[in-house]
Amino acid sequence: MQSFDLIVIGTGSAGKTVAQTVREAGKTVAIIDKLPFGGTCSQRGCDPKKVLVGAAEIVARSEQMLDKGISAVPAIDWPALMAFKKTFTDPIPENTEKKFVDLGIQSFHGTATFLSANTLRVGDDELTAKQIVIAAGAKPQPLNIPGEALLIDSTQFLELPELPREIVMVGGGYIAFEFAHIAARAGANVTIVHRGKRPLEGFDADLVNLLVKGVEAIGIRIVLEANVTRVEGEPGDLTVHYDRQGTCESVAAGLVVHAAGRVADVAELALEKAGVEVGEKGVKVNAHLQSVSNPAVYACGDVADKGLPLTPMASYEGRLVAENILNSNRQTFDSDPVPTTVFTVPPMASIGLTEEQARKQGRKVKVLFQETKDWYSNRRINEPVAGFKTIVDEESGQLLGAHLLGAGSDEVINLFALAMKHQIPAKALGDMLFAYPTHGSDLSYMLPD
Ligand SMILES: Cc1cc2nc3c(=O)[nH]c(=O)nc-3n(C[C@H](O)[C@H](O)[C@H](O)COP(=O)(O)OP(=O)(O)OC[C@H]3O[C@@H](n4cnc5c(N)ncnc54)[C@H](O)[C@@H]3O)c2cc1C
Ligand SMILES: NC(=O)c1ccc[n+]([C@@H]2O[C@H](COP(=O)([O-])OP(=O)(O)OC[C@H]3O[C@@H](n4cnc5c(N)ncnc54)[C@H](O)[C@@H]3O)[C@@H](O)[C@H]2O)c1
Repeated sequence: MQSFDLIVIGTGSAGKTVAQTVREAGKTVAIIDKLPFGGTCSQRGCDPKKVLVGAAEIVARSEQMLDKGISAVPAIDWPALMAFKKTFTDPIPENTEKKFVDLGIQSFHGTATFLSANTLRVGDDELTAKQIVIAAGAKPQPLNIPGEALLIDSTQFLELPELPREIVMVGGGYIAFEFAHIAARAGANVTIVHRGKRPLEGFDADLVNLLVKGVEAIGIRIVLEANVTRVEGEPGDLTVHYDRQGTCESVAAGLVVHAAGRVADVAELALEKAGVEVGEKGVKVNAHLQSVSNPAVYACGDVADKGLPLTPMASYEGRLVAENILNSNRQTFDSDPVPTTVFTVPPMASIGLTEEQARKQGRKVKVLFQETKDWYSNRRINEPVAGFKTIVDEESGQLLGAHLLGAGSDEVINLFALAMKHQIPAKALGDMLFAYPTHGSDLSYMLPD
């Protein structure tokens, strides 16, 4: 049995933050991962995805400007793009592990399984520690439908050697919309089959409607209120069956992608042996991100039932857990509003309350909503869809939410995040002098006088 001050399960944004911070404070630390070190964001999520989005943006921008000074639309060379993507992802495991070695963190490769409240098995090794952090992330949620094994997940999509012509996305959230844009700009016909009344349910309904117009204009088909019931066929020649308001319909595809949500990756951890309670949304934690049922265990990132499953949140939670381990639970979870972007082309970004949420809370709000494709900054690039919505508290003048669609939204949303964190009144934000002409300089027109 090897003994440490701390064992961390998972080497992603959450796990590595905890391990490095606690080690730098002089504690003995072990870290475990069943996959190549580095986690989802850098190898199978945000970063490789955005490399592909970069190519899709070039195609989209050229199409928009065709006959407006641009004479041809470039084509995506998928294998070459994947090779470029690999220059980002391939070095991650070695670089991550080297950093651990340099810091004196002991690495273990394999699946961690609890044996008791503070012992674990990884392969032939048994490890024990005063504290254990579960930072095991999330995995695609099981669909429990016949033919489930015929679907590929987001990791496999990001590694496709070639892109089939007909693709179906099961689900209508972030992954479906981002991958649909990448695939469509690379020449595929894409259908999104989503069970809800509207896609991207967490986002502002008016902006989603605008985005959907743009999505459909580039030939992506969206089927709503459609519950996928079965997938059949052979790889490369598949049929997706779905139930749409009582009627059975189907669509053929060369590739079917799981984009139907992710759940905490806890199945292999044997949490019952450690007395760690887990609910539908992951490991149950208190405000210190400590297990509600085993004080030796903390959880952070996608695996924890707290905060949005996004990278900035995983890093924040990792820092918080490290602080609490080192300084006896002095920090409590108190996250600022987190900006988030769907990296469609153009992107849609959001922070804080939606109009619907603000009204449900009974707030007196001033809401500005406008389509902005005719604004100079969008007309200059012939952006086909763009808009914004801001929600300001009438009494305090503070921003409650901002929702943006169009080029630059993914960056401009960070200005709103800064204002909301530091409680800069909407009026003061609107009075700021921003460099012109930029998407940021549009901001003053997005806020009430
Ligand atoms: C396709 C995709 C695109 C995304 N794009 C964005 C984006 O643009 N922006 C954004 O903010 N977020 C994005 N996300 C979400 C983001 O990637 C996650 O929120 C973030 O990576 C979570 O970090 P984590 O440390 O909690 O988990 P992870 O990075 O998933 O790390 C968990 C690690 O634990 C390991 N593990 C699990 N169980 C065990 C076990 N029993 N034993 C040993 N090891 C184990 C796993 O192998 C994994 O490496 C995206 C996600 C996906 C899937
Ligand atoms: N840009 C980003 O920040 C980004 C990008 C990708 C993923 N992510 C993270 O990863 C998580 C998972 O992404 P996702 O797109 O898989 O999930 P999601 O939760 O965003 O969307 C999945 C959607 O699929 C629908 N669905 C579920 N089962 C279905 C079925 N059988 N048939 C049809 N529709 C079904 C759900 O109603 C849901 O709205 C996100 O919640 C997010 O936290 C973030």
